Amino acid sequence: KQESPRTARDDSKDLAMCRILLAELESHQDAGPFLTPVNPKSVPGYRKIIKKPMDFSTIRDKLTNSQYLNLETFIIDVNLVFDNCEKFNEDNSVIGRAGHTMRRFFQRRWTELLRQN
Ligand SMILES: Cc1nnc(-c2cnn(C)c2N)n1CCCn1ccnc1
Repeated sequence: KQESPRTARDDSKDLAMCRILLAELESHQDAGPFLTPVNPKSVPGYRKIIKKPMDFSTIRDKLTNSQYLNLETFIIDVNLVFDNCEKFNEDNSVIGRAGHTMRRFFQRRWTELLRQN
């Protein structure tokens, strides 16, 4: 589309896109480690190392309670899940690899959906 850069993008489909993207993340085969909050009592060091915990069920609650202003704030929370995972886990570990796989999947899907929009 040849538009002048000053035109805002059409964000009317953003909420629907967030719902689609979150459903795909939640149902991904490698989603297990990210479905619920990490329990800091059962994971030594987690509370100290990870300043802003985030997981898919928390994102689901925020989406349900209209706490995401736009697609960008939603993408920031999803990437926080993967950034926390990378910080706390070795790349060469089951959870570390799951985080990389899920981040790549999310990156591809939101760019695909944005292009369709
Ligand atoms: C997410 C996430 N990042 N690190 C962990 C974790 C929990 N215990 N240990 C030793 C970690 N490195 N987690 C939560 C992973 C919990 N889980 C759920 C299904 N499979 C793993």
